[in-house]
Amino acid sequence: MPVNTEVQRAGQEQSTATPVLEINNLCTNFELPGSTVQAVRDVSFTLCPGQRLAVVGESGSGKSAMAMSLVGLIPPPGKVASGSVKLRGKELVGLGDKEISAIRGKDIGLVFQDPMAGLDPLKTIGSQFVETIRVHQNLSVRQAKELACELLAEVGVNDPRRRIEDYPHQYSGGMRQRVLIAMAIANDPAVVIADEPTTALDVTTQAQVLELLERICDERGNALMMITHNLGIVRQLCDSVNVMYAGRVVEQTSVNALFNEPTHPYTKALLDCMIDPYTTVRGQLPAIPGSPPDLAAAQPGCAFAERCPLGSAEKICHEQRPEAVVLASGAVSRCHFAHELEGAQS
Ligand SMILES: Nc1ncnc2c1ncn2[C@@H]1O[C@H](COP(=O)(O)OP(=O)(O)OP(=O)(O)O)[C@@H](O)[C@H]1O
Repeated sequence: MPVNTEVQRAGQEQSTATPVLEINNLCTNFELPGSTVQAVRDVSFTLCPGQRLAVVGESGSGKSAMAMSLVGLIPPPGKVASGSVKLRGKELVGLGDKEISAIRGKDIGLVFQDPMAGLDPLKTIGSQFVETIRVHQNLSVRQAKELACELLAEVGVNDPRRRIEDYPHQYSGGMRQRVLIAMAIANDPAVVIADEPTTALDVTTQAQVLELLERICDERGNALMMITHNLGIVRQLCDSVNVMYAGRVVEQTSVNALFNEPTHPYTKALLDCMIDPYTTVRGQLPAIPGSPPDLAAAQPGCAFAERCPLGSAEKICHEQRPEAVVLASGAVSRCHFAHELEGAQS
């Protein structure tokens, strides 16, 4: 069986369902003067209806670039260089702006970190919401407004008929994020992509917005791709995980296995950085020693080798790129020592 097919089938608990999204060998580059930043490198995975996939990794690991590549939102000088993204079998790579924007907002809903960035400050919430609905659904203004009010009520905006006439600045950050979630689900998308949706919010509001996303996904059965740095969110909300490092998915696994039996040293290092208030030395935040590699430089071996407690001294790690290894647990790891890591935990 080709490795990519194996990778798609393994590491994801809903492997029997037909995927709504299939990503194969996706590569995205930023062409800069004198160099090419390879931000997304040969990424393959599937997303099935109802699946809640977390995408985790340090800053700069390619999480957002990967997600934006799926929906044609990579900003220039970025470009999908190769690979395939299929939504219910339809190829999205190479579609024109008009075609991809018809899919964005309809089949794939988006929620970003900064709710203000997704809203026009000069238009009322109502006019933006009605526009979002009418681009994709054949409804009158009155019907679209009615639907917008229903959705605002669903996400917890009180008195939506009055609030819909307000401007974004008249909403709190948490409420704006609720509005964006309502807009993201307005056209009943098969997939919701949420990129750090709670980072800009205080802890209490974060919890409320996460509960909301969880409830919405439960009720509607859409697939969720949640990009986050926060492994607590992964544990609370998601069932499967892609761990990204230097543009590649280095481990694909279930959330359970992520915490109990990580099979890539980078995943282990990320877990070690989870803050434990009882053991963290005051004033010192745990971090993985060293820094990620230059994404414009050639990477002949494992990108994590320099920082890896296991592989830093191993010749093979510096010279040979690790292939995807499918482990007994179903996890997929791109580490030369994945079997040893797995064995060490059993
Ligand atoms: N507009 C750009 N121009 C040039 N390079 C870019 C641009 N945007 C992203 N990159 C490159 O792509 C890499 C991946 O960026 P990306 O935003 O996907 O990381 P991320 O994992 O989402 O990080 P964060 O968690 O901080 O959002 C970056 O390290 C950077 O080198």
